[in-house]
Amino acid sequence: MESEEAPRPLLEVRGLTRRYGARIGCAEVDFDLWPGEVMGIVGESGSGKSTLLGCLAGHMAPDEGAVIYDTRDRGPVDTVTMSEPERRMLGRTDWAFVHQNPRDGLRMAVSAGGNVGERLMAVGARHYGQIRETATDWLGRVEIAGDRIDDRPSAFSGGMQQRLQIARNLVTGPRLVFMDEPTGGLDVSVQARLLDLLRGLVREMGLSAVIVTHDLAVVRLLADRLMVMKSGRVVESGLTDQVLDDPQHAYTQLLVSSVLQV
Ligand SMILES: Nc1ncnc2c1ncn2[C@@H]1O[C@H](COP(=O)(O)OP(=O)(O)OP(=O)(O)O)[C@@H](O)[C@H]1O
Repeated sequence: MESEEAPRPLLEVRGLTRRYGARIGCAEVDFDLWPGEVMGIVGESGSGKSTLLGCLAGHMAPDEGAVIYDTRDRGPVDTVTMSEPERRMLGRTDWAFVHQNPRDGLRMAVSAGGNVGERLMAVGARHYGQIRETATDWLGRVEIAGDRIDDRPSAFSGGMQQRLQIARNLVTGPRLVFMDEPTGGLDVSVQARLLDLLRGLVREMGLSAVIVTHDLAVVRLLADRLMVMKSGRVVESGLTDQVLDDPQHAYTQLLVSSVLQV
């Protein structure tokens, strides 16, 4: 008898649609995300990337569709219809969300160590010494010197703030990370370093991720698969290298030839 369960996607997205009045935010989006896989979502401004990410992460209710997540304890559950407390709990434990602007993902009046430690406490850690030790370890993993642990994020550069936001998000060992333009607004050299760091962490931790970006260099480096959005719909999807090297849809061809890149 076969005792092992068949592998199944971590996330199954079906017919996801969100309108703003008569305007389409995103429409009929379908995809599976497998454990350890990174999905990139690209498209020009207004193509529906943020709307889709918001619906996936439970920040926004879709009008139609399902976002089925393979929970640790109950197996696949539609997060669209789950209760708000349940969704919040997922957001604190199994899921993480990295905002484009670190200010949206950090508590600016709390020390760097506090920003990381607070997340551990939210999932039940109580031992002060251990929390500080783990926080120090995580600051090191995102290349922030241990002697900055008591500094507030407002004293950090943009790149450091973003790395701190990543540490705060990953310290609890999530399985799925949503990222909204994680390198947006940073200098090119800072972006490269951050991308390297993210790639290392994603691989090391075997993370699954959904990354929204308009920067094709970001998906080239981080994403296994790619979805290209236009006017709220997915117009092309596939393995990242395949889509970027041999785009089939005219819109993707424009994107790749950088005509549409912002
Ligand atoms: N709060 C809102 N009210 C009305 N329409 C909205 C709202 N938010 C987004 N839209 C519309 O939904 C569509 C998709 O927008 P969305 O912000 O998801 O795109 P995007 O690809 O993330 O763009 P950007 O890269 O500029 O953030 C656009 O037509 C936009 O005008």
